[in-house]
Parts: sequence; C-alpha cells; structure tokens
Amino acid sequence: MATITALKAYDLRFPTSLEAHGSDAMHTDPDYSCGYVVITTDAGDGLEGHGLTFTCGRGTEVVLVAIQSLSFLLVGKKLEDIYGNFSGFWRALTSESQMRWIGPEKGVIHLATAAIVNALWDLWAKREGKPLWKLLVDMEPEKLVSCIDFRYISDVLTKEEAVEMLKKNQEGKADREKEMLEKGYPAYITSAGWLGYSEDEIRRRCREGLAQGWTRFKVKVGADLADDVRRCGLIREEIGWDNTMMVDANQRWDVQESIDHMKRLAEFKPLWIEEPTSPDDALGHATIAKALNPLGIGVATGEQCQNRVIFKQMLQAGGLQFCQIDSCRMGGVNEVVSVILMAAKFGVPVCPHAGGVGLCQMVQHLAVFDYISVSASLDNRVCEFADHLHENFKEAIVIKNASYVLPKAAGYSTEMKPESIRDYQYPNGAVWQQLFKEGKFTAP
Ligand SMILES: C[C@H](O)[C@@H](O)[C@@H](O)[C@H](O)C(=O)O
Ligand SMILES: [Mg+2]
Repeated sequence: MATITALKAYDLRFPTSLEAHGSDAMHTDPDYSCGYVVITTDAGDGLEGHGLTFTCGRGTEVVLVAIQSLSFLLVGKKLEDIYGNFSGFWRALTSESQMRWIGPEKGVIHLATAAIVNALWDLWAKREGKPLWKLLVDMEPEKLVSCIDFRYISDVLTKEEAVEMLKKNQEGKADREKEMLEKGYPAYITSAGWLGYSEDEIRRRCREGLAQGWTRFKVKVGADLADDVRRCGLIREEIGWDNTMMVDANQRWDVQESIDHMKRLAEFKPLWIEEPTSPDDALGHATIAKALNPLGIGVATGEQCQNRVIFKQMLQAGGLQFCQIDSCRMGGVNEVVSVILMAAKFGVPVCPHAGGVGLCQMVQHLAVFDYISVSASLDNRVCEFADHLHENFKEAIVIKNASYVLPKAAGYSTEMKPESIRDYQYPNGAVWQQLFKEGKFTAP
C-alpha cells in the first residue's frame, strides 16, 4: 500500500510572448506557462506523478494557490483508495464543500483540479509500466467507466451505455492498436499562423510546414476582417487548395458577427471556424453552425469549454461539428473520457486542442485512446500540433509524416526535465532572473 506523502506545485513560465508564439485575437502576448504538480509517495519505487495545467503567464500564481488549497485532499491518502474508486475521489476533489464555492467545476479551481488529476494518472500509468493511452485501452470497460462522474450527464449518457459502447468496440481493437503503432495519429499544424507573425514569417513557416509533410494548417483570425482576408489569402497562396485550412477566432466575435465574418471568409474554404464566440454560449454556437454548415464550414470549440456539462449542451444543441477536448481545461482524464464518450454518442469527431506547453504531450494519448477504444474511426479526426517547448519534456512528442508517433514510455508524457523545472520557475528561476536583468520583462 502506498500513501501520498507530498504534493509540490511550481509556477513555470516560458517567455513565448517575446516572439509572438501562441498569439491570437484575444491573447495577444501569451507567455506559455503552467501550474506544475509533483506527487510523491512512500512506495519506495522512485515513481512520482507529474501533472500540469496550461496557463498564459500572469494568473499562474492564482492557479498555484488553488492547487495548494486542494492538496489537503491528497496528502495522506492511499493510492489504492484513489484508484480503487477514482470517480469517488474525483467527486471529493471537485465537490469539497468549501472549495466548490469558487467553482464549481470551472475556472481556476478546475484548472487546479486538472493539474492534480493529470499527475495522478501519470503516476498510475507509471506504476502499471504503460503509457497512459495503453493503460486506458487495456482497462476493462467497467473499470474505466467507474472512473467517470456521471452526475449532470446521465440524462444523455448512462454508465451502462458507456460500458456498452466500450464493449462493442472490443472487436477490432487489436488491429487499430497495430495500425496506430505503425502509422501514428494524424495531426494538423498551428505554428504557421499565429496572429502576431509577420507576412514573411507566415510564408516561411507555411513553406517549412509543407516541406515537412504537413497538409492541414490552422490560421488565427478575428482581430480585423480586412487583415483576415489578406492573411487567409496569403496562406492559400502558399499551401494551395488541395491542402486543408482551419480558422480560429478565439472568441472574438458576437454570434451575428461570427456568421457575417465567416461568410466573407468562406471563399478560402476553411474546414472549421474555431471558437467564434463565447465558449459558454451553446445556443449561440448552434445558431452559427446552422448558418455556416451549408457553406461547408463546421464549428469547432472546446479549449475553453469548462466542463462536461457545457460540452453536453453544445452536443445537444448541434453547436459543434468538431469536439476539441482539452487535457487541462476540464478536471483531467476522468472528465475528458466522459466527453469523448458523449461525442461518440452524438457522432461528433473529437479533434483535441493542443499546443501551449505540454498539451501535445498529453492529448496524443487521449486521441489514440479515442480511436482504438471509442470512435474506431479517423474520419474528420485530426489532433492539433504546435511546435513549441517540447524540448522541456523528458519524453518529448515525436512527429513523423504529420502524425503523432505513439509514446512508449510509461506515464502521461507530462514529466519535465529537472533543469527546465529549475530554470523556468517564475520569478526566481535562472531564465527569468536573466530576462529581468536584460530588461526584457519587469520583475514582479
Ligand atoms: C493562447 C493560445 O496560444 C491559443 O491561441 C491557442 O490555444 C489556440 O487557440 C489553439 O487553438 O491552438
Ligand atoms: Mg484555438
């Protein structure tokens, strides 16, 4: 029996705003950051659970406090009790009678939950000696479903249905796993189209992407319509018309504006418009989808879809044609799996959101699990990739032929290199001290 002895939390930030990496119409100067959690136990096996939640610079300190405030629910707990009744533990974490008031299940407190829960899954997978996707794929349907809290979603998906869906897909699983191991999971690239990049930089990155074999490119829009027309035009010039383009407005528009602007951008044939409007507006998304679907444009959303309840409503209302689960926005793997199952029930493809710091590391596992165990289809499915900060991770993602190569190391691929954890701590890590000295950032 192993008991959790400590939970440490770190504020790690990377100065990506210096080169406009990750910039969009709403987040014009993101410094990719995370609340980073390390869980240790008395097992004596040297294994630690590493988990993170993605943030954008300022505000990470708030997430950190939330993680620390929740830690009393873990320290002293037996791992067997957590993994033996994971949905019960997840509910204890998300429904703690005083902490839930600052959520519930949304915002900072849910980001903090994600970091902790992701660390617990990393530890579980390491203890089983499997990469997370394999842990999920090999788990008995009943056991996997027992990790999910069905409260608030049982009106559209019951435990029994979820077990049934997973059981139905047992057939063909071995073949799909073999196929994934051979070919990897298909991806698209975002790193050519950040909003703050100059025209030359966009052209250079498109050419580089094409040379590397990328065929699907995502472009940021939303700040200014005339500029969007210009940027979409130049990207089509670079990538041609046989390749796929998606556009992402990061919630910049009203509902009617979304429809009007996208009618203007329809000539560039985008596959989807991502986050056109407020991430909470399920009915607004449905209105947009109704207007744009006849033009061949789907609505995609999810990176700021705060929990399974909003996803449920989006799916019920026909508000999304591409379901972009995020590994950190919701309460970790348990809740993500429930959304993957709901999306399958509604016949909506899951196309995970990634990028940031560590998101690609995590969602590769979730996408592969979706294909092998749940959807059994690759139609209209593609996982995001953005080429930043992977070098900080011990088991960095590998891309080959524009696809994610399946991770083989045990865990959730969330563990950073010790020197990255040391040097990027904000504000005392060596990297930040140097940036303050050079006057590139102001010390807090
Ligand atoms: C601030 C971030 O880079 C976002 O722009 C990013 O997550 C983006 O929406 C994406 O879809 O990759
Ligand atoms: Mg996006």
